[in-house]
Amino acid sequence: MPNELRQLFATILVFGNPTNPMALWDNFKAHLMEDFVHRHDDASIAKALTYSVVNEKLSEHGKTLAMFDIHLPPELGLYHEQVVIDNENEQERGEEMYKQLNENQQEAADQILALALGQSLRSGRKCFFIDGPAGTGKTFLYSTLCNILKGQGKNSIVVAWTGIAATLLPGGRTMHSQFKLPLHLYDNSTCNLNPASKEAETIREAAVIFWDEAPMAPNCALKAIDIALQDIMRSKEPFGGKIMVLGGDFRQVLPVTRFASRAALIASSLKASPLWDKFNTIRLHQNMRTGPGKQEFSQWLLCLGNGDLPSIDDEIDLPASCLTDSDLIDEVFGQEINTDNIDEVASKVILCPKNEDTLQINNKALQRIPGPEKTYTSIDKVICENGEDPSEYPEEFLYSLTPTGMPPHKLILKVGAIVMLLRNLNIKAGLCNGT
Ligand SMILES: Nc1ncnc2c1ncn2[C@@H]1O[C@H](COP(=O)(O)OP(=O)(O)OP(=O)(O)O)[C@@H](O)[C@H]1O
Repeated sequence: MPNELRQLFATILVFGNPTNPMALWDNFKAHLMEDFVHRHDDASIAKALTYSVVNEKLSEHGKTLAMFDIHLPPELGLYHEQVVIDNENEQERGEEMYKQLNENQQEAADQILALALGQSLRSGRKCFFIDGPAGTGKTFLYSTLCNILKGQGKNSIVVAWTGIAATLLPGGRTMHSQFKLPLHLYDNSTCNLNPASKEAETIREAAVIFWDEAPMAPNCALKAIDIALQDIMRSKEPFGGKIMVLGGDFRQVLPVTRFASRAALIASSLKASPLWDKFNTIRLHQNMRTGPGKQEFSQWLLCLGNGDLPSIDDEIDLPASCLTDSDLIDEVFGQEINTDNIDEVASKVILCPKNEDTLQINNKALQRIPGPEKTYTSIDKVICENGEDPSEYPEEFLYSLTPTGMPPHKLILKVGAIVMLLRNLNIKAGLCNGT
C-alpha cells in the first residue's frame, strides 16, 4: 500500500498541479514511508528512502522533488535500498529464449552479442536496424538480448517512441523520458541531458541501447541523440561509440507531423538522415505471431505495406473477410456486452480515424453494457489574454471541441466499461497513453 501511495503522490505532482506540494508531502509522509519505518526501524532512513523512491518515480517524467520545492534536510543524505539482481535467473531465461530464436533472429543476436561482449565486427559498424514486419519477433529478440546481457552483468537501455510500445519491453522507457528530448522537436533540437547527471551515468554504463518503433521518430531525434551521446561519452564516434540497435517497420506508422505533406514526411524519416548510412540493416522475415488460417491476411497486409496491391487512384480493394453488411458493433461485440469476462471484451476493438466517430460508437457500445451509467463533465473557462471578449466563446462551443489528448467534455462511464488512457501515467505499471 505505501508503494501505491508513493506512486499516487508522484502522479499528483506531475499531473495534478497541486498548489502546495510541500504541504501535501508533510501531511502524508508518515503514510508514504510506513513500510520503510517497519523495515529499517529508523525514521530518518525511512524518510530518506521515501524521498529517493518518489524521486525515482518522478524521474520517469523528467521531474525531481526539488523541482516542487520539496527538499530533505541535508543531514539525512540519500539512501537507496540495495536491489539484489538475480543475474543467474536472467542468464537462464535469456539462454532459453535464445534457443527458440529463428535463423534470422539468431543472426542478429549473434552479431549484437559479439559486439557487446567486446569483439569487433568486420564491417566495423556498431549500429543496427532490425527491419521486420509486424510479428516477426523484434521485441522477442530485444528481450532475449537484454536477458543474456544482464546475465553477464551488462545493462541495456530499452526505449520506444511511444509509451505503449515501451510497456512491451523489459524496463522500457519512452525516448523523451530517457534522453530528455524536448516535446516539440526541430532540426536544431538537443537533449536536455547533463553529462554529470545520474541519467547520463546510466547511459554511459549501458552496453547496448535498444530503440523500438524507431521509424516513428523524426530524424531530428536521431541527430539530437547522436550529439547527446557523443557529449556524454566524450567521443566523436557516431552515437559516442555506443552499440545502437534500432528496430521497427517502415510499413507501420511513420513520424506524425500535423498537416505535413507526403514529401515533408519522407524528408523527416530516419532514412533521410545522414546518420542512416551508419546502420547495418538485418531483416527478419518469419511471422511468429500468425496462427493457422491467419497467414493469408498477414501476407495481404505485407503486400499492402510494400505497396504491391493493385490500386486505382490510391484506393485498394479490401478482402471480403474484412467487410460486413451488418452493424459493426453487433459484429464485434454482439447485442449485449457481457462484462463477466473483462479480458475478452478488452481484446476486441473498433478503430476509427476520427474522434467524432469514436465518440458515437463508444456511446452506442456503452448502451450494451448492463448497469447504471455515470456522467463526468469537464469544467471549461474562457481566459482571454489579448483583450478579446470572453462571451465570444460560449461554453457550449468549448464543450463541443474534442482536442487531441483531451477527454470529451462529457465522459460517460459504466462499471465494466473499457477506458483508454490519454497520458503516460506509469509506464512500468503499463498505464500509458493508449492502454
Ligand atoms: N523465436 C520465437 N519463438 C517463439 N515465439 C516467438 C519468437 N519470436 C517471437 N515470438 C512470439 O511471436 C509474437 C510476435 O513477436 P513480437 O511481438 O516480438 O514481434 P514484433 O516484431 O515486435 O511485432 P510488432 O512489430 O507488431 O511489434 C510474440 O507473441 C512473441 O512472443
